[in-house]
Amino acid sequence: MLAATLAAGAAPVACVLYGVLSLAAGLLTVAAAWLTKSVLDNLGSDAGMSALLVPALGLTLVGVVAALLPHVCRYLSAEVDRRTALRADARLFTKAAAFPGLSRFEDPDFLDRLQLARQGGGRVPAQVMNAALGLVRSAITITGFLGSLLVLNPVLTLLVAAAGVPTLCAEIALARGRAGVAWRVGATERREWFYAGLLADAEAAKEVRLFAIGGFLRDRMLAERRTADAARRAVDRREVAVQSGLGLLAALMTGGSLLWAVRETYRGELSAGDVTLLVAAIAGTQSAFAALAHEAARAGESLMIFGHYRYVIEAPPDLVLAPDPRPLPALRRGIELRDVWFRYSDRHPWVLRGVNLTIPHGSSTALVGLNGSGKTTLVKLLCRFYDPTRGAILWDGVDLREVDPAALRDRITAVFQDFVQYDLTAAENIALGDLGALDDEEQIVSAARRAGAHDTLEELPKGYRTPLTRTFFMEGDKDDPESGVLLSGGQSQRLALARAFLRGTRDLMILDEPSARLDAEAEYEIHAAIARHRRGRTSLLISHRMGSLRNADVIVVLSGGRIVERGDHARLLADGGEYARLFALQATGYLPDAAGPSEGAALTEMSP
Ligand SMILES: Nc1ncnc2c1ncn2[C@@H]1O[C@H](COP(=O)(O)OP(=O)(O)OP(=O)(O)O)[C@@H](O)[C@H]1O
Repeated sequence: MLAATLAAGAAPVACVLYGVLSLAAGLLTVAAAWLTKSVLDNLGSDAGMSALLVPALGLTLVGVVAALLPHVCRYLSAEVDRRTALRADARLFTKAAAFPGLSRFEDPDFLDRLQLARQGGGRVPAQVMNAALGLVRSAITITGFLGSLLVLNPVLTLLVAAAGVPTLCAEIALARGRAGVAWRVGATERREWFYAGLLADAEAAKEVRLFAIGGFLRDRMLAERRTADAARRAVDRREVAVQSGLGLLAALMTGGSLLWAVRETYRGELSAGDVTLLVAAIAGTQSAFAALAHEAARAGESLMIFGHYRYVIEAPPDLVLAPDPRPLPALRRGIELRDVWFRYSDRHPWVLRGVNLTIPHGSSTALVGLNGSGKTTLVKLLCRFYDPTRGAILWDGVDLREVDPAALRDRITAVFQDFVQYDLTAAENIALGDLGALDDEEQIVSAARRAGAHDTLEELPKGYRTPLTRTFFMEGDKDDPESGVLLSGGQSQRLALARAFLRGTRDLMILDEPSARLDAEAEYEIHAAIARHRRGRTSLLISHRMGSLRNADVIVVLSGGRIVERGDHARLLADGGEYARLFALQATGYLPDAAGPSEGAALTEMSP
C-alpha cells in the first residue's frame, strides 16, 4: 500500500498512463491471435473482400500498437521509477537524519536494514508497481487465451490450464529460493564491500601499504565473494534443472496439441485459422503463466526489500520524545547532572555511576580522567544523543527529557573528539556550524581567524573556496580536479574549532580534546583563543593536556564513571589526589633532566 501511495503520489499521470497501457498490452497478443485466425478463415471463403480487409487492418493496427507500446511503456516505467525513487529516497534520508539519538546507528540489525533500504528502497516502490501490473497483464493474457481455447475445445483448455499450474508453482518456488539467497548472502556481500572499500579507500591507503595488509584484505574479500557465489550457484543449478523440466513439459504439450489439431483439421473439424489460434493460445498461455510466476516472484522479492525500507521509515524515534515539549529559554543558572547513571545497553557495563555535577552559567568547567573514564559519554548525554539510564540532567531545572532535542542542540556548540572534516570547500566546512552564515564571508573569516586557521586557508590555491579533498571534486571544479587539497591533522582541528566558533553565541560550549592534534605553539595560541572565547560563557572542556585546564573555574576528575575530585587547579594540587598525580606525571616530562616514562607508566595511561 505504501509502495502504491508513493508511486501514485510521485507521478500520478505517468502511473495511470503506464497502468492503462501496460494492461492493454496484455490483450494485444490475444487480439492478434484472433485477428490472424479471422484472416486465415476468410482467405479461403467467399465472404468478400471487406471480410478479409477488416481483420487485416485490425491486425495491422495491433502490429503498430504492439511495436510502439513497449517503448512508450518503457519510458513511462522509467519516469515512474525516477520520480518514485526520488520521493522514496527523500523520505528515507529525511527519516535517517531525523532520529534524535545515536543508538539506531549503533544497532547492527537496524544498520543492515538501512543499508538494504538505501540500496534498493528508492527503486522498490516502482518495482512493486511494475510487478503488480505485470501480474495483472499476464492474468489478462491467460484469461483471453483460455477463453479462446474454450471456444475450440474445452478439454484442451483444461489441459493447458493444468499444465500452467506446475509452471506457476515451480517458478514461485524458484523465486523464493532466489529471494532467500539474496537475504542470506546480504551480510556476506556487505563484508565483501567493506574489504573492497578498504582497498580503495584513501584514508586506509597508508596503513594498507605500510602494514602490507593489501593481500590479506583482498583474500578476505574474495573469500566472501566465493561464499556468496557458491550460494548463488546452487540456486542457479536448481533453476536450470527445473526450467529444463518445464521447457520439456511445454514442448510436449505444444507437440501433442498440434498432433491433435492436425488430426481434427484432417477430419474437417478445425479450420486453418483454428489451428493458428490453438498454437498461439498454447504458446501464449504457457509464456503468460511463466511471466505470471516471474512477476509474482519479483513482487515478492521487491516487497521483501521494501519491508526493510518500511521498517526504517516507520521506526519510532530512538529517544522518548515529550509529546508537548517545554520551551528551552537561554541558560540563566546552570546545568545540573543529578545522580546520572548510564550504560549503552542492558548488555553493556555501566559507564557513568551516579554522577552529580553542576556546570554553572557563565563559568568554565574542565573534565579530566583516564581513557575510558566516561568523559565523552557525559558530553553525549549533555547533547541528548542518549538519555540517562537513571537520574536526570536539568537545564535551569528543566529535565532534558522534556525538551525538544533540536531546541537543546540549537543552544550548544561543540568540537567533538572525533570531529568530521567534510569533502567540501574550506568555507563550507566552517559554515556548516551555522548554515545561516553560508554566504557570509565576513563571519566565516572571523571564525577562522579566532581558530588560527585564517592564514592557512587564505594561502590555499583557491583560498576559502578550495575543496578540502583529493578524492572528490565539486561541480565548479570538475575541469580542474587537481585543485583540492588535504589539510594536516592540526589544520583540520582548527577548522573544526572555527566551525564551533561560528555558532559562538550559543549557551554552552563543549570542547572535547580540541587541541589533541596541535603543535605546542598552536596549542598555546588556541587555548588562549578558547579562553578569550569562553570568558563569561558556560563551557565544558575536556583535555588530556593538563596545562590547558588549569585556568578553568572548576576542574572535575572522573574515574571509572564517578566524580572523584573537584575544585580549582590550586586546590586540587594541594589535595594531592588523582589530579595532582596526573599533573605531576605530565609536568615531569617537560623537566630538562626528567627520565622518560617507564613502560608501566605508559600502560597506566591507557587503562581506566
Ligand atoms: N557507543 C558505545 N557503545 C558501547 N560502549 C561505548 C560506546 N561509546 C563508548 N563506550 C564505552 O564507554 C566507556 C567510556 O567511553 P568514553 O568515550 O566516554 O571515554 P572517555 O573518557 O571519553 O575516553 P577517552 O579519554 O579515551 O576519550 C568506554 O569503556 C567505551 O568502550
